[in-house]
Amino acid sequence: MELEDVPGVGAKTAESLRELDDPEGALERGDVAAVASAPGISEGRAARVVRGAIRARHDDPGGFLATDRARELYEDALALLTERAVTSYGEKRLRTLYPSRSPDRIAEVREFVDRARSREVEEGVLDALAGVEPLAEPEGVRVRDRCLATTDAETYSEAQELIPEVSVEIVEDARGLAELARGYSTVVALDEAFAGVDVEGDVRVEPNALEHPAEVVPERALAFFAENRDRLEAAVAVHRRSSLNPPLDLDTLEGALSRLDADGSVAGDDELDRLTNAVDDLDAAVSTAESVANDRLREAIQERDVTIEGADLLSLVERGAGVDSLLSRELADEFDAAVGAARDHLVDALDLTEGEASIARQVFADDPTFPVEREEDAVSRLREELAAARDRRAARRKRELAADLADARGDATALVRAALELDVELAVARFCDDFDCATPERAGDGFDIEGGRSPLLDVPFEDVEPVDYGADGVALLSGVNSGGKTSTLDLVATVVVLAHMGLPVPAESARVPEVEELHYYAKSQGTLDAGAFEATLRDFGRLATGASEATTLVLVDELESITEPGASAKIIAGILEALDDAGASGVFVSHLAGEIRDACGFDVTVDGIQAVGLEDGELVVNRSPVKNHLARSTPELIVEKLADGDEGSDRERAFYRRLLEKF
Ligand SMILES: Nc1ncnc2c1ncn2[C@@H]1O[C@H](COP(=O)(O)OP(=O)(O)OP(=O)(O)O)[C@@H](O)[C@H]1O
Repeated sequence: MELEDVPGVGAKTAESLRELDDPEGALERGDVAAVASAPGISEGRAARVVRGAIRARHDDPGGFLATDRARELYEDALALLTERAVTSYGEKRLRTLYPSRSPDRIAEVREFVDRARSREVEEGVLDALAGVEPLAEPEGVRVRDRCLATTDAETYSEAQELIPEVSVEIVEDARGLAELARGYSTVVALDEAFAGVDVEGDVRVEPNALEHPAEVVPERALAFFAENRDRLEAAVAVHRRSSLNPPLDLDTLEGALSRLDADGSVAGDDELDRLTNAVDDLDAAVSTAESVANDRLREAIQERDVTIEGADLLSLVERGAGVDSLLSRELADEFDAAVGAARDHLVDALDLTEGEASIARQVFADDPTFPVEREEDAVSRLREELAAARDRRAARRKRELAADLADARGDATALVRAALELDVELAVARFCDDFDCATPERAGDGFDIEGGRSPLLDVPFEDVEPVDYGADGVALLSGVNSGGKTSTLDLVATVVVLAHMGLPVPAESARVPEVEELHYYAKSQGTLDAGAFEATLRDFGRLATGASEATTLVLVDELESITEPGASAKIIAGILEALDDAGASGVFVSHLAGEIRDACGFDVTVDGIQAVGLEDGELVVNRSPVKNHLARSTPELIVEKLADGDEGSDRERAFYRRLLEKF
């Protein structure tokens, strides 16, 4: 599929999407997070683009949510799903669920839901999910001790593109290589022609290097895994606590990750640690060794009485000999012992091997001096030797670890994706459990809901009273104030929207019609001005005359409030007649149900939410509408209560009875 073929993707968006590694794959997977990482594409837009791609795949023209209130309700239902996701990826991915006209799409989501609800997870999986995020590409990996060299301009650009982590240099000849080798620890020559050249330094002729970038820059794989270590460890934990089948061996991945430091260097290698510490501690250890020797020597000198014959002293002074000669003559053994102790200290403190120890011993010379001092040349030699061994070992371990990890990159990505998908599945599964959802049947013209409980009510879900309601064709819904008429419309709309999203619905059972458009009109806030009234009428004009030719479900809340009560009843009756003619289904909530029925040219069904009585001044309501029953209004109930009650005088009660007769 061409990107431009996706509904809502113009040339500019397509250009942004092409900046992604695999835009088609991201759309195919519904990976909103990846799409949103394209330049200039917000998360909301990414979700729309992905939904567009799904629609294109299922040949779904869209437009199910035909009114503002229908869209609002979808957003509210979606929020109940997204708030159950742990990861921000899961949240975004859930936004790709939308009410669709396409049976294929609905079947696809239903399959997903079945899978989601059958997942077995252990405790702690949600905690583990909290650490999972899509893998990130490490930025700015630069390797400065290596360079690539070529004589060829084309190879030069290719190398720059394939291995941006190292410098690429143009050279004329072997002399150029030799010059580079003085500035870099390793030079990788890319031209065959250099084979066999003899230049000093670490110059490797590797004409195939560009085919194996990971070998030239093991840092690339290491930086990727180091950057993503926490996410990968979290994804491993998610797999361990769920029935997900991991794409790689979890122990092996964890083992490799434990050998990696946060900065991409190799951790947990004793020999490398020994060499690193030896280089770092060298100066301090030499100083301590000097002190060890000098303390011993000082002590020995203090304890000794040196007797020297006059002739000897004279000869020493005449030769200009210093106290050193005296030391070697009189305290040779003590000096040897002191230097020996210094050498032993150095070897022990730095934990040196036999070979290293032989250089370390040269740090303290055999010739007696006081105070004993280090031989700087020997210290430098030891430092160079240790540092070179450290670097060799680090490079080798890096290459080995990178080789292990580079091949695991694809599987590691799949591991994280699977964990993120599990988050999406678990959010849906928990939504279904939290709201006791059942899979709806999609059949017939009307709808029928048993034990439906709206999760969008302003009361805690456990306090929501179950509602049974069904309607075929168009029906009027009457009822007392605050009886639950609007809530019933919300319930019907929620069930219909969720069912068309492919999701289970919050009811014991439900049958919904296969509709192409949901037109839900919320109660308007007060009487509309002439212009707004006209616009609303036009809406209904289009709807009632079937301009869209789609199968529709129409839910309307107190349309009478758009204009004066007298005119309203007539207008609503006319609209109902036209919808009935067009074979549409719908429910109109109204306080004027009786008047509308009287004005209607056909036998419109009137259902009613009944008050079963008044308790402490509060209405007690049966939330399930009674079929074919015009509910009595709240004022009527109150007048009846006053007429039947024993408060007030007989004349007052007679007055209430008179009022009651008016109903
Ligand atoms: N099924 C239910 N279970 C529990 N409480 C409910 C239920 N339905 C409605 N309610 C409560 O009743 C309140 C009023 O409901 P709603 O607004 O739907 O009534 P209404 O009949 O449309 O009122 P009005 O005639 O004033 O427009 C809700 O805010 C909710 O608190």
